[in-house]
Amino acid sequence: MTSPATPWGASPPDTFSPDPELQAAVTELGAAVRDLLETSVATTVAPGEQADVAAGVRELTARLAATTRDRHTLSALDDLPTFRRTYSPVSGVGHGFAPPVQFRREGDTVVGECTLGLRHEGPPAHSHGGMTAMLMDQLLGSTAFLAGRWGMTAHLGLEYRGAVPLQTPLVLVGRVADVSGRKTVVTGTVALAAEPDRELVRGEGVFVSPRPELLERYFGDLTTADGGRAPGHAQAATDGSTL
Ligand SMILES: CCCCCCCCCCCCCC(=O)SCCNC(=O)CCNC(=O)[C@H](O)C(C)(C)COP(=O)(O)OP(=O)(O)OC[C@H]1O[C@@H](n2cnc3c(N)ncnc32)[C@H](O)[C@@H]1OP(=O)(O)O
Repeated sequence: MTSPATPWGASPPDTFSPDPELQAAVTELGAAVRDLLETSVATTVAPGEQADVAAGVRELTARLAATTRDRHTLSALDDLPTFRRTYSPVSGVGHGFAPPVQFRREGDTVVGECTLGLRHEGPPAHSHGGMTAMLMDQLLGSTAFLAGRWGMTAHLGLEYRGAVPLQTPLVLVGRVADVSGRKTVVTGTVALAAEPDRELVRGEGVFVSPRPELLERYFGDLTTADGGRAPGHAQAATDGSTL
């Protein structure tokens, strides 16, 4: 596999060094919110207790709302060239909904492990099909990225061959099937970690590195956390054609 390349340039992950105190605090808050979300859909405590907790949560939310970023501002922990995304709803350690899944290269595949919770429930005791699609999208996109390709999801197809149980370790495996021009075709599977050869979900995605004018339209307004101009504007976007 070649080095990851994005429209924002290619840089090895270790050149980005976020504030460790902020990283630790965001990771801890993400974990705490994850526990809260999971427990909030599992709890059977009395209505009065739930109402009290809701009031307490609203107070905490007001404290966090004292300063916030808007959608055009990157988190101080995020880096576009290396695709560090702290608040991804699939892989972000700062996101309470995320399992979160961490992906790694293994030979010519990309592998991730996770366990879904009650907050991801669709049919009772099993994953929501949309949640599984989200896992698959991130798996396939990460597989393209870690193979040195970058693209937005142009097509995502899934076959649900078996229901995905909650609270059970899962293994996700992706591999690049084809590359041509700005297009990367990736396939992937979700299975039980205990039965990795029995596919529960099979997916295929087409990831396309957008043409420069689309990149400018989507990401041209981005700024970094300190108000600087984020990479990703028209002149950098032309790098996309080299993918
Ligand atoms: C360390 C960990 C790493 C983590 C990494 C994190 C990874 C992140 C993971 C995140 C995961 C989540 C990711 C997300 O959630 S991305 C969010 C969801 N996706 C979108 O919002 C994308 C919306 N669509 C678009 O913006 C445009 O349509 C795009 C940009 C996709 C293409 O518009 P553009 O104008 O630029 O393209 P083109 O028309 O010149 O076509 C170019 C080529 O592409 C081929 N084509 C186009 N469409 C399709 C299609 N549907 N099937 C098959 N092929 C298609 C086309 O035939 C042509 O091929 P060829 O004729 O040249 O052969």
